[in-house]
This record gives sequence, C-alpha cells and structure tokens, in this order.
Amino acid sequence: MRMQPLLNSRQMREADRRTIENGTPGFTLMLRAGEAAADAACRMLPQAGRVLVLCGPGNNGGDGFVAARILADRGHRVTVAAMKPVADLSGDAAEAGHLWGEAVCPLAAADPAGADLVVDALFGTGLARDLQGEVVEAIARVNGAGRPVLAIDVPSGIDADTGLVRGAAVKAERTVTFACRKPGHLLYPGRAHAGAVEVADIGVSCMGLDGPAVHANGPEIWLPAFPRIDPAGHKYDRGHALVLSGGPGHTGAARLAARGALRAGAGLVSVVTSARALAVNAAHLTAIMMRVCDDPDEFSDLLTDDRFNALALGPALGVGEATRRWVEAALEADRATVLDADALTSFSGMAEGFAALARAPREHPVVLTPHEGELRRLLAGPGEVSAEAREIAGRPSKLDRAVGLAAFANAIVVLKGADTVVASPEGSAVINENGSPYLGTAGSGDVLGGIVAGLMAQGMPGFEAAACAVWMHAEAGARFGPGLIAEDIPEGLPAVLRDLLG
Ligand SMILES: NC(=O)C1=CN([C@@H]2O[C@H](COP(=O)(O)OP(=O)(O)OC[C@H]3O[C@@H](n4cnc5c(N)ncnc54)[C@H](O)[C@@H]3O)[C@@H](O)[C@H]2O)[C@H](O)CC1
Ligand SMILES: [K+]
Repeated sequence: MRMQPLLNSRQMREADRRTIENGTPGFTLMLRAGEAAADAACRMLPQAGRVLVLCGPGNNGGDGFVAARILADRGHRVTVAAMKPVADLSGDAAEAGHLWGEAVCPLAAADPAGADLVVDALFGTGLARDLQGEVVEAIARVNGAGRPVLAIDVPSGIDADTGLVRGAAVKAERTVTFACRKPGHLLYPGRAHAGAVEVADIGVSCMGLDGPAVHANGPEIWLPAFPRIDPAGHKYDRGHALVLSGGPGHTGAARLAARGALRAGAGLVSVVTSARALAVNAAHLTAIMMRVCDDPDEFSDLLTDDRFNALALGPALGVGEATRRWVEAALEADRATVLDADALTSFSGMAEGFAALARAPREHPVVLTPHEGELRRLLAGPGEVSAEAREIAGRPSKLDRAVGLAAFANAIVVLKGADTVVASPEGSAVINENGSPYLGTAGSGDVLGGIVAGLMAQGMPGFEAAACAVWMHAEAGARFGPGLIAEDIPEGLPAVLRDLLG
C-alpha cells in the first residue's frame, strides 16, 4: 500500500509547473486530463446519450472542452455551455476551446434537465473567491435537475484545500481528479459534493513537494510503527495504561476507554477510581484492574511508579478546577497522555495556561482528542483568550484548525468528526475516511481515547498511535454497522487487528 498524499492547490500548481519544466507541455497534460474525464463520463453513460459540458474560464474549463471533443467523437450528443466565449480564453484553455471547434452556448442557456449526464468543468483548483451571479444560478439548476453529474477535478464551488462551499457548489455523483486527491475531496462538505472520487494518472508526480504533508489516513501511514508482540515477551512488555474514572454515577466512560486500551493490546489496564466510585467500577470490571486515588496528589504518588506508562483522562471527570488539577498531575508526570472531553473543556478560556502545561519540555507525547465544540471552547472561551488562540479557533478550514491547535499546544491533535483530522505539531496531518455515521453514538469517543492510550502504552509513537486508533475505531464501527453502541467497538477490534496483522 502506498501513501496517498493530498496536495493543496498551491502544491498542485507546483507539481504541474515541475512536470511542464521537465518537458511535458501543459496542453499535453490538459489532453490527458480531458481524456480521463471523457473515459469516466463514458463509464457513467455507456450508451450514446445527451451530454452537457459546463466550461469555466480557466484550465478546468479547458479540460471540459477536451472531454467534450472526445465524447462527441465517441458518438454522444454533446452541448457545451461556457462562461466565456472561446475567443476570450487564453493559454491552454483557448487551445482546448479551438479543439472543441463547435458551437458554445452561454452558461445562462444551459439546460441540465435535458441531459443524460452533466460534466462539470466550471472551476477546479483555481477557485479563488466565492461564486456569484449566473454561475450560482447555473449550479442551482444543475443540482435541481437531478441528472447524474461528473465533476472534473473538484466539484465546482468546493474549495480544493478546505472542502468548504464557496458561495454555491455542484453536487456530483462522481469526480475525476488528477495525479492525487486534494484535501477538499476528504473534508466535508466537499466529500459529500464529490461523490465517488477517481484519480487519473496524467504524468504529474505528487511526491517531494514543499509545504504541509497531508495524507489520507490508512495503514500505510502507521502499520510499520504498529507494536509487534514478542513471542517470548509477557504482558509487562506491553505497557500499563491508566484511565481516570469520574465519580459515582459517572464511571462508564472510563470503563469504555479502558476496554478500548486493553483490546488495542496494552498489557495491563487499570481504572483509577475514587474510593466512592470503587464499588461501582469493581462491579463491572474483570480483566481491567483498579487503583484508588482520591485526589491529584495521590495520582502523582501513583505515577512515581514508572510502569504506568500511558494515561487517558477527560471523559466524565466534570468541568472545573478539580479536573484541571488532575490534568496538571498527569502532564507533570510526563507519560504518553490522552486528554479528551472535560480535561480540555476545563481549560475553556485558559488556552494559554493549558498550552503552557502541554508545551513544557517532555519526553512523551500528549494527544488531544477534541471534537469541534471542545476545540472552540478551549481556544475561544468564554473568557479571556489570546488573539493567537482565537485566530486558530476561527480558521474556516478544519485542517487548519487541527494543525493550528497542534502547533499551539505542541501536542498531537485528533479533531473528531465524520472527517477526523489527526495533526502533528510539526504541521503534518492525515484525514480519515473510513468512518461511518454509526460511530456517532454515546461513549464512542471515550473508546477512541482508550485505543490511543493502549497503543501508546505499547510504545507506539503519538502521531502514529492517534492515526491508527482513529482508523481502527472507524473500521470496527463500519464493520458492525447498524445498531452499533460504544461497547461494540472494542469487541470489534480483534477482527480488525487480525486483518491488519495477518
Ligand atoms: N493540476 C494539473 O496537473 C492539471 C490541471 N489542469 C486543470 O486545471 C485546473 C486549474 O486551472 P486554473 O486555470 O488554475 O483554475 P480554474 O480553471 O479552476 O479557474 C481559474 C479561473 O477562474 C477564475 N476564478 C477563480 N475564482 C472565481 C470565482 N469565484 N468566480 C469567477 N471566476 C473565478 C480565475 O481568475 C481563473 O480565470 C485544474 O483544476 C484541472 O482541472 C490541467 O488541465 C491539466 C493539468
Ligand atoms: K469542476
């Protein structure tokens, strides 16, 4: 399996430029792109039919003109509607317009309802601002017509870097993109607009580019770092994870996380519980052990034993000063640590103080697992927060928010959602895509935090552990499907692990 880089529009232009510099003319790339689009169109419309190709003012439109020519030559009845007359195009797009060589109608006259297939070549990676006016109306007609749509490169109106809708965006059944996918194909709402995405090789390499290293999440990212069991080893070689329990009435989250850590392969897992919550925890735990700590000082004392090498805390701890003290004790002990839920929300409006704790020199990774609301509360208050923190919270792109928090807190960030992003403080990131809506169930996030801790307990580096946990958690959920509850996720891990590890 090969890594799948996701290039942003600047990197894509650079890849393009390098290819052209190395001797392949830009128009040759456009011919290949147009042909790949025509091939995809023919797979969607195997019999000769009516095809409407919508062409924009730039090179995306150029790809559309090439595809139109090929589709007409293959016997389809092709209508081209364009934003600009061919005479007003420039560069490769002008050449492609001449290659089409037949009538072009204005965009306002385009009739998607009368087509068997619409090919969307209005805008690609060059989209630079929100769409307005006639193009918004044309997109509304395309989306309202309910005909199958093939988008070339990116559904028009979707920002290739962020997946956000710029004014309006085409809803495609399929998208054919070139060289590699773009972040906007994996980030919502772009992912939903793109439909099934296929990548066509047009002779442009995606490797060795400067700038952020963003990849699709998959085993190729983290399987090489996955902890292998030593046949002669014992459980003490596979770490001991501690999961902090809430008080009586709030203990389930910790047990879910602990179960996730144990199924992920940690040698030993203990729930750290107050004396008051001991009975209820004891009533529900078997393979998982317990340690009684009634306050953060006792927790610090416990952590003088360096066999406890991974910590997970946050879910159901309660929001406030007490939880902040537990977090401080955990961070001071310098163990591989997962902070989730209340461990983050307790620092709402105190982003600077939180970051100072997380940034203190340390040997072992900190992984933060917020959802969007938790990130916003941590970075943007309510309360006094720095302009830097507020700026990160306000970034329109999920990818930028995750990377921003990771750098700010010098921590690995798992920004959860249907398109979970895992970001490192150095700026690299992966976007997850094997999730399913069934994962949105009470306690699911608690299990995820536990899996991360369980992997780190076995010595897996923080970024790889986080990316792997996100993928395995999603995979277990997707395989289970309807009816999934959080308890099922740890129990789904053995099958996922069997397939991964062979
Ligand atoms: N990457 C490759 O290897 C290849 C890509 N190809 C295709 O080219 C497009 C990118 O082309 P580019 O000309 O840079 O951009 P666009 O066609 O997406 O649009 C640029 C065009 O539109 C104007 N513009 C931008 N935003 C707006 C707006 N909101 N409203 C109106 N007009 C806007 C801008 O000023 C330009 O004039 C890529 O996606 C591929 O499809 C090559 O063909 C093959 C190699
Ligand atoms: K497009």
